Amino acid sequence: MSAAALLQARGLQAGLAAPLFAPLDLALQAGSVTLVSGDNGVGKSSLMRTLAGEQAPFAGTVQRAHALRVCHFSQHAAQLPAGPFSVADLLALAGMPGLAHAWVPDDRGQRVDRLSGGQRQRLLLAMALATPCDLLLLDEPTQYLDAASRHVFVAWLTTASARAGGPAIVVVTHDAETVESAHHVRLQAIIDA
Ligand SMILES: Nc1ncnc2c1ncn2[C@@H]1O[C@H](COP(=O)(O)OP(=O)(O)OP(=O)(O)O)[C@@H](O)[C@H]1O
Repeated sequence: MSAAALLQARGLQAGLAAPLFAPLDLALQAGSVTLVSGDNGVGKSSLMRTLAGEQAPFAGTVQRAHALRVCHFSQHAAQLPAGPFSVADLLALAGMPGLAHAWVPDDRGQRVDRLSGGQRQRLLLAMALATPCDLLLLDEPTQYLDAASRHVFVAWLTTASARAGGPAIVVVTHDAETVESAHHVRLQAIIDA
């Protein structure tokens, strides 16, 4: 593994029955921001699951630094099971009862399953961004967010990309082209001969 890489992928292809995209090489350093794009169905979420270690690679290798702490905010994170959980319950369960963020609803007694899709996405995203980790995987974090909230997220990412020693961040999004220091990866679909 190259010096200081938290995760290194070589010839990586994700997929269950068949490879979804052309082989990919990645070396994710602390403090780096990588933006992943590609057509619908090309395998962006599958790549994120594979980087997280939740799905085995179809081909190639993924090497993670010892004891790497991974936080994976998946595309369907906002679809929580229905139940009488309040915002305060959820924060307590996540070990961050005092989380202070503009995206945490003022009324912490509200049921999470009664928040709007965007409110829930913002709450869960605020929690993900506050989770101590070495590799932060964010899969379409800006879906459901209004323009102002997308702007807040992109500003956060811009700051994160300029900060040395933070987590390696990988984001599937169409909203962050303005993050100049980010590394861009566009997944290329496998074309059947
Ligand atoms: N659990 C699963 N079982 C079988 N096939 C799956 C599963 N999850 C995803 N796939 C298939 O893998 C392919 C890639 O899906 P994936 O969600 O990774 O793509 P994506 O690039 O994230 O798509 P989108 O832009 O629509 O979110 C799709 O053809 C999908 O049907």
